[in-house]
Amino acid sequence: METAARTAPAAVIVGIDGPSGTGKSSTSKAVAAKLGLRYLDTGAQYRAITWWMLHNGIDVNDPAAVADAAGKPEIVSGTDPAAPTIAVDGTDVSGPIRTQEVTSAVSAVSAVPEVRTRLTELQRAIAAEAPAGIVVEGRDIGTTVLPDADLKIFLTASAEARAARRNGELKGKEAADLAATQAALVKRDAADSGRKTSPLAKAGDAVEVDTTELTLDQVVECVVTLVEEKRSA
Ligand SMILES: Nc1ncnc2c1ncn2[C@@H]1O[C@H](COP(=O)(O)OP(=O)(O)O)[C@@H](O)[C@H]1O
Ligand SMILES: Nc1ccn([C@@H]2O[C@H](COP(=O)(O)OP(=O)(O)O)[C@@H](O)[C@H]2O)c(=O)n1
Repeated sequence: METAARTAPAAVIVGIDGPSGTGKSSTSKAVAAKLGLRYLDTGAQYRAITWWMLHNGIDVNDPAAVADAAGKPEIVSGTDPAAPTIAVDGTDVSGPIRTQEVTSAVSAVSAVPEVRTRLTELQRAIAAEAPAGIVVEGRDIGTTVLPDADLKIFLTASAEARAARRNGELKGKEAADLAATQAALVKRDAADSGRKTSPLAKAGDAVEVDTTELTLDQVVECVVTLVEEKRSA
């Protein structure tokens, strides 16, 4: 007969939230890969629905129009941390969702309650299906999407460090002025933190990690250790 010691460990659910450029995507992917978990980028889903609205001529500043259309696009996320994917109505949108046009429109679309309800349901379904568990990153994972997650992390970093990281990514693609990047980040954070429906916020039981002075490897190590501590508790 199987003993309890031989059964597979229960699926582990990790939620990682925080403002833009704090390292959520890089950390979540690396932690998931190290621990054999799935990975879900909920920001990519909000970007995908925003891309669809823009592509279909919906006025993203008209919440009623966005709400009416919120149920129409089919969003599919691939959760392999080595090769995450995002598709809308069968089209791979991993490139188009990263444009400036989508980045500037996403906070308005993600503030619409009908959009959030739709994506929150999808995110919960994906998390429930992950065989060994999943790392889910976003803005409201610990507070709203997965309030019973085994581990909640809230990443922070100074606005200067976050802007410098974002500019590092853009190098060679778009000429970016550091002050302009920082201003755009701060503006998006304010919109995400100030909206009525599930704003960007730290859950009361989340562990806050300031990544300003840490390397990515140090942050990953810190989160992996916290997951292992939870698993062995
Ligand atoms: N601790 C860190 N130190 C330096 N650079 C980092 C760190 N964490 C992430 N980065 C880099 O900063 C950029 C933004 O990270 P990302 O994971 O996309 O953040 P987020 O998902 O929170 O927006 C990426 O280029 C990433 O490689
Ligand atoms: N769980 C989430 C994730 C993202 N979002 C929205 O989606 C936008 C893009 O998220 P992202 O994670 O791709 O942003 P970056 O931090 O990568 O710039 C955010 O600015 C939020 O407006 C959200 O409202 N809730």
